[in-house]
Amino acid sequence: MTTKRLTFVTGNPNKLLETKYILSQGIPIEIDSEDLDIPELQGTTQEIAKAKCRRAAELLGRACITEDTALCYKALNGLPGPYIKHFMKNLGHEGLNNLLVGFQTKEAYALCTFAYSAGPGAEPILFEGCTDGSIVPARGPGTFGWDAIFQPEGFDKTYAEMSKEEKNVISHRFRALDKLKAYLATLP
Ligand SMILES: O=c1nc[nH]c2c1ncn2[C@H]1C[C@H](O)[C@@H](COP(=O)(O)OP(=O)(O)OP(=O)(O)O)O1
Ligand SMILES: [Mg+2]
Repeated sequence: MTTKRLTFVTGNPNKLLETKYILSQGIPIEIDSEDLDIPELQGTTQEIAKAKCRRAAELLGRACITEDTALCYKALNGLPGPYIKHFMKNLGHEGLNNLLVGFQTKEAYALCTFAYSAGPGAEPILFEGCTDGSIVPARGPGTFGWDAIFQPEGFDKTYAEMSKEEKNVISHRFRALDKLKAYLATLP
């Protein structure tokens, strides 16, 4: 099998690292990246993901993938969801915990949506991965987003306390990439 090349349009170096690591475990593929400034619309995660990928392929002029991560609180009917970046920036880990004061359930799920477009004008295809867990007071390094406050179900560690080998076989991103990998393998 020849090595495929694909551009990941993202401004997030941690996403890129994890994606390269996870994909390197599976199929022969080389990922390069472009940090293009693409507006993210309001709407459902799926609408946001498709619009971002459509625009990325137009700007790039060739096939690409993009990714959107949502953190969805069950008590808040799925919010902050795709708007987690702004919540995180303005509230921090403590504020993200405080949003749940007064609610019984601290359950949440991390949702990763990869989008693939074959090129300008080609409708993006979505690949979703979800990991259930709960929101906890921060533990572990604050290196990557909300990793320190998300404890996946069945584990006593937060994402931030896990090694990359641990996180990258149970994460929302791993689960979405598993589906993307299977799709990429079918392309010529
Ligand atoms: O596994 C993760 N563990 C912890 N935090 C995470 C993870 N994955 C994304 N995140 C953070 C980054 C950003 O604050 C928000 C998603 O926003 P999102 O728009 O998808 O990412 P971004 O703007 O950083 O990069 P991009 O250029 O690909 O849109 O959640
Ligand atoms: Mg973004």
